[in-house]
Amino acid sequence: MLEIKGLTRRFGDKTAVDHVSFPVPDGGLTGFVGGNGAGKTTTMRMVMGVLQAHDGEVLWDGRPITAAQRRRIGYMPEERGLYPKQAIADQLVYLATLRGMDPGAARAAVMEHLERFGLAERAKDRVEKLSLGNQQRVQIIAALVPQPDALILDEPFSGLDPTAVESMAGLLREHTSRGVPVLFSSHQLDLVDRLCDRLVIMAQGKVVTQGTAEELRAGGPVRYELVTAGDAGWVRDLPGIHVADVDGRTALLEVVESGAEQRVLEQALRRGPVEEFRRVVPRLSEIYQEATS
Ligand SMILES: Nc1ncnc2c1ncn2[C@@H]1O[C@H](COP(=O)(O)OP(=O)(O)OP(=O)(O)O)[C@@H](O)[C@H]1O
Repeated sequence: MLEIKGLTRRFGDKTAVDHVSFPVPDGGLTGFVGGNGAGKTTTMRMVMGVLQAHDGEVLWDGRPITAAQRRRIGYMPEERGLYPKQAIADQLVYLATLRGMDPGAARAAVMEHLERFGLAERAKDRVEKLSLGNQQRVQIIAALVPQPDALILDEPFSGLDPTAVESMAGLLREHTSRGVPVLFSSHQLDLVDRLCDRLVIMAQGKVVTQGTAEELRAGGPVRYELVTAGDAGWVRDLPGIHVADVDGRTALLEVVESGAEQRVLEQALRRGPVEEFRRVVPRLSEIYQEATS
């Protein structure tokens, strides 16, 4: 397991990453989210050792990570680093051999990945001839081909079309199912919500919340939606709840006092037919807004 413990980095008198700690469990997808400048890239760079930490450490199976272990991590940096003039397949094979792969095995794996991303026919094209989205696919393939022990991916989904997003998600799942820990940053909250086993939310250099999506949701407000046959404005007078919104026959309620939702339902039934009464699960975007505000 990969574990980040107390990582800290300053730039001048600004602390960009401030004692950041979180695990990246084996076989799980960990989503790393936070606004622009929150400190995600700086954290990932420290994990990879391309930027020195001023405090804290990166652990691999409970011990400080070694250079050899870091070389076994597939890293997709924020600054994409492909050679524009070289043919796509040759470049991917070359990069894989630098990571210790046998050239024959590397070429077979490269062709398989290009096929899956719909790029097999472009194998001999120079990288610069590809659209930005396709260059992004090639960059991702470069990180995945050597069957790394872990994956650290800085915004791997940005710029990908929906089909490529699904191919990419499927590929990452293949890596987690062989036990690999995967950390990726993203601004696409719905995607993170759908894909991730765990989430780490950062704001202004600090981790503001982390856990599984269920854990984060359980920590959010308990909300119910009530739809009645008549106007639902009467809910405003009930104790033990906060009325988040009333729109004609529909009311959105936040339970302040445990059990108050049962009284709401009783009252509603006394007043007439209840068309709907359901627990509203907060969306990740709401949890994110709350954690970072
Ligand atoms: N080399 C650097 N020199 C000075 N400041 C830096 C450097 N790298 C990052 N920073 C600052 O550190 C803070 C965190 O930046 P970082 O790139 O880690 O954020 P991020 O969460 O990845 O943002 P984004 O989502 O926009 O990529 C920002 O205020 C940024 O300006």
